[in-house]
Order: sequence, then C-alpha cells, then structure tokens
Amino acid sequence: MVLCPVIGKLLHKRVVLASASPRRQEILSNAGLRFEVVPSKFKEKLDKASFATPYGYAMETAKQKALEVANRMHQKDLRTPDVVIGADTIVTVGGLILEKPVDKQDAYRMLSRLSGREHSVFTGVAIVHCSSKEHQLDTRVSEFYEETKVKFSELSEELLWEYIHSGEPMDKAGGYGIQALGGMLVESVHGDFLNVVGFPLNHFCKQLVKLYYPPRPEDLRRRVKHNSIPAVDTFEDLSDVEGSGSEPAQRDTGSCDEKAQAGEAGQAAAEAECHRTQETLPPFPTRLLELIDGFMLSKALFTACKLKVFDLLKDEAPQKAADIASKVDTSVCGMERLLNICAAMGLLEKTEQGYSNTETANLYLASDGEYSLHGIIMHKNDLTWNLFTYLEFAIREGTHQHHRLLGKKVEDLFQDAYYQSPETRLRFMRAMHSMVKLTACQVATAFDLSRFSSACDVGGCTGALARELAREYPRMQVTVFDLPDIIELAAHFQPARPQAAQIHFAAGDFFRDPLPSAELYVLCRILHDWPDDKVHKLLSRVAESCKPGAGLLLVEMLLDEEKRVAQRALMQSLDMLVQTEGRERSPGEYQCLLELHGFHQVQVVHLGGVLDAILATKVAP
Ligand SMILES: Cc1cn([C@H]2C[C@H](O)[C@@H](COP(=O)(O)OP(=O)(O)OP(=O)(O)O)O2)c(=O)[nH]c1=O
Repeated sequence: MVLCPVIGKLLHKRVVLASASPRRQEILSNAGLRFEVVPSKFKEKLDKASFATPYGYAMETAKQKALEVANRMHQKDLRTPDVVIGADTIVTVGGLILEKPVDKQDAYRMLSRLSGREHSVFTGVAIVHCSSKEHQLDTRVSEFYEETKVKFSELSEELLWEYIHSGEPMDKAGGYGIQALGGMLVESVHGDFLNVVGFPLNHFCKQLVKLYYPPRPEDLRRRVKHNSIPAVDTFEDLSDVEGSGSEPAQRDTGSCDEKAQAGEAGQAAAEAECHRTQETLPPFPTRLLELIDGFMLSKALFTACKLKVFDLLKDEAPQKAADIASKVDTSVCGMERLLNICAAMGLLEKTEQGYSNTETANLYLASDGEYSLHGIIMHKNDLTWNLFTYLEFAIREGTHQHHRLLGKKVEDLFQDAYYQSPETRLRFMRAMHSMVKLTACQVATAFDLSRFSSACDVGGCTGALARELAREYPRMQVTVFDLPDIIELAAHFQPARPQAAQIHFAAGDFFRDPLPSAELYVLCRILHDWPDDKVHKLLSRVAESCKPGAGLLLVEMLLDEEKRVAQRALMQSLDMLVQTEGRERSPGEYQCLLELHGFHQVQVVHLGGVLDAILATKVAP
C-alpha cells in the first residue's frame, strides 16, 4: 500500500482530528489513520475582509480550530496530543465566501447563486505538532490549502427547494453535499473530489511527506544526476524504516536509499529489505477493527441508557462516577468504565469535576426529550440484540427468529412477538414513535400535500406522523388507524393541542376491517414488515378505498437500486429478515408495486435520515 509509509509516520502518535465533520473522519480513517476526534469550539467568525484571499481565510480558520483543541487538551491536563489536524471548507463564487447556511432561505440564496455557474471550493488544512515543555504548550503549525472547481447545472427553483427540504444542505459549506444528493446538481469537477467533501487527502499526504521526509542535500544532488530519488511532492516511492525518527522535518536515518548505498555486497539485501518493508506492511485495518468491536459500543450505549445515566445527568452539574454508581445502584468500577467509554464516544463530557451530558445526550439519550431515541434504543437492547444472536440461523433459514427467542412457534408475528403484553406493546410503540418523530417533519414537507383535505395513516401507531401532517396542513383531518390494543395505548402519546382537533384515532385491522375513507392514505414503516402476498393484499385494499386522484404516501427507508451503498437501509433489511417477514425495497421496486395497484405519477424524495418518502396518485382503472 503506497500510502503506508507516510500515514505510518502518524501511527504511533496521539493524533487528534479537531473536527466534527463526519466526512473528514471517514476520509481519514479510510486512509488508515488512527486518531481521536475532538471537535473544535473555535467560532468561525474571523473577519473575512481582512484576508487577501479566500484560502488565507480558510487556512487561518483551520489553524484556529486546531489550536483551540490543542490548547484545551493541554490545559485540561489531558495528555497533550502529538498532532492536531484542523480543516475548514468554504465555497467561493463571484468574490463571495459561502460557509454553512444558517437556515433554509440562506441555503436557497447560496444555491441559486451557484446555479449554472462554476465556483471554487477551498479547504484550508492545518497540521499542528504539539509538545509540552515545562507545562507550556509548544506548537509548530504547517498549513496548506487545496482548490477544486465545481460547476452546477442550471437549477430550477422547484428543484432547489426539493433539495433544501431534504435537509442535506444545512451542515455543508455552500449548502450542498457533492457526495450525496447534491452530486446530482453538479455538471463538472476539476480537481480533488475529496477536497470538496471536506478533506484534501492527496495534498495532506504530500504535506506529510514534506514534513517527515524533507529532501537531503545529497538527495537533491543525486536527483539532478540520476533522477532516481522520489520527489518530495509524491508519496508513492517512499518506504518507512523501523525505529526511524518520528519527528517531522528531521531526516530519518537509515533510509532505504542509504542502505542501498551501503556497498555492492549489501545492495541486494538492502533492496530486498526495502521491498519487504513496503510490501509486508499492510494498511492498518482501522475500519475493520471498528466493525469487529462495534457491537460493544452499541451495547455500552444501550446499557448507559437502560441504567438511565443520561437521565440522571440531564442538564445537571458534572457528577463523579461513584455518585452516579450509587444513584443507579451499580458497582463503581463498572460504572467508571462505562462512563469513560461513553465519554470517548462523545456522549458524555469528562472533566475534573466529573461526567456531564453532551448536547447529543441531553437531546437524544435522556428518556424524556421531545426527540428522545430512548424508545428505539430500548427496543434494540431488549429485543433486536437478542434476536441478532440468531443471525446465523436467520441467514441459513431465511426466516425471522422470534420462535427461538420465545421458545415456541409464532403464529401471528405481531400478536405473539411484539404485542404479547402491554409492556412489550408499549416498548414497541415507544420505539416506533421515536423513529418516526425524528423524520416526521421532513416527511410531512417532502411533497405539497395541501390538495388533500383528509388523510388516513394506516397502522399509524402513536400518531407521530399524523401530528406533523396536521401541523403542516391545518385544513387536513387525519385518522390514525391501528389495532384496538394500540389505539388503547396511543393515549400515552396524545398529540398536543392545537393539532388534537384535527386528529382522530380509529381501531381496526388493516387486513380485515374497512379502511376509513380519506383522500390521502399513508403507509409509514408498514410494507417492510410483511411478506409479498400480504403487501399485495394491503395495497389492493388501499387501492379499493381510493377514488381516482387520491394519494398514497409511502414512508420507508429506501435501498439503492444496486443494493450496494445505502448502508443503513441495507442493514435494516437484514434486521427485517431477523425480526419480521418483510424487507426493504428500492424506489424502482416500490414503483413496480404501486403501478401494479393502479398508483402512478410516482415521486420519490430521499430524506437522508431514517425514512424516505414516495408519493403516488391513484388513477382510474
Ligand atoms: C461543498 C461541500 C461541503 N461539505 C462539508 C465539509 C465540511 O464538513 C462542511 C464545511 O464546514 P466546515 O466548517 O469546514 O466543517 P464542519 O463544521 O463540518 O466541521 P468542523 O468545523 O468541526 O471541522 O461542509 C460536504 O460534505 N460536501 C460538499 O460537497
């Protein structure tokens, strides 16, 4: 692996990426770099006018991001990192610098500026080497930037809004993500693609080469004579040497080149060793190790949730491990380890005063927040986790595994497995509620549904989506139709006023009872539970209830057509195998299903979260 020698220089150092950008994390870990992530708290508010060039601004911001992290880690008496990497990506068009949009209108302004034009994407990168001398932090900064030119097609207002409503633009410079839906807006790219995504990996490696392998005077002389020394602006021909100096800008001793010079007798052996070092040093399998141990991280998160650690710390001052342990009745040594890994995962903050919740934990992990994911986490902990221990059986047999878990034959999946007691039913409802709530707002606005004055959410469970539809369309009456046992418990999740007046709950079985009449039917996370024959049965029942012009809104997580890249949906399809009789599908597969049942004008919106949306219209037979 040609990149190894240079990335290898950082493998034994404490490297910190001072960035919250998931793209940067992915690019660097895919390159085999091992690092911790400590997002920078530096406010990106430098005076742009004081910079002669846009890239000067990006490099300075990158530097300040990295220095803020280096200083914070040093001051907090954490071990001073060896290297901190900071980056800042900006988009420039017509002399303007565009950063991340502050709201949808801002995103619209940015994207309409980019429509039909070429713009530049600059990423400034700072590599800060740190050392601590007599408790003083000493830093050496190396900076560079990369420019990529991107040209957008002419984009209609409608398309721009559709893209903005996908939610994708909001955390990205210039308001688009070339690596996802935003790629569809792009006509051409000149330069490093990864630079647009947030990190110019190629230039970064070259910079490391400059830092760690500066040319020796004799190299330069020989290069002129024989042209045989790897140029410093390429990292392809470099080899690494055991025990070589790891400080940047210091010539390593005992390099392969020197060994090859050691005399004719030793030359062949030296060359063989050079070769062997390069070929036998495989890339460090960072991603693989993450996958191997990923289940432990999930379980640590589940356990902290189950023990209500995040509830205890919600909006509270930091607490010591011993206090937390005594409040939730666990061992101190166990709790301390759990808290430490939660802090390393970015779920808790650890300071000298103790542990406190991060914003993510307050928002999503405490059980009482509006957007709490506690319900789905408990479902995964108490049910999915156990079912997945039978994954091998599920793969061999091609069926769900509830019978193994329950120790009995399952006749009716939902009644026997999910709704067997009020507790399991409520746990399931909480899980569905938290997942739907997360995306319900985007689902409700994915299409203009204002032409429908009534909707029926078939299998609408707690009414989470109904509530968003009612909020978005004040003239729409929404019926939530579900089994009597579910409707009975839906009171736990009753919509807050004023939408309550628009929402009605009706009890029934969507395979047997007449469906409430409506102009728009909604099937949210329903079809993926059932085998094909039942999917057809349900769609034909919905189709029979529809007048021409009526709509069907399908809300599911969509696979890509090749079933190759949509990792979350692919994983959920595996989950559906283990716990249901259904599967996830691609937009094309849904379109075929819908057309078979007389639904046409199929529109698809990828929402980039946990659910996507498809709208189709019933046509006269
Ligand atoms: C143009 C473009 C930007 N981006 C992203 C890269 C960056 O994450 C983001 C630009 O914002 P930045 O401020 O550079 O980075 P960040 O806020 O995401 O993370 P941090 O400040 O902690 O380092 O936009 C894409 O993902 N795709 C694109 O096509």
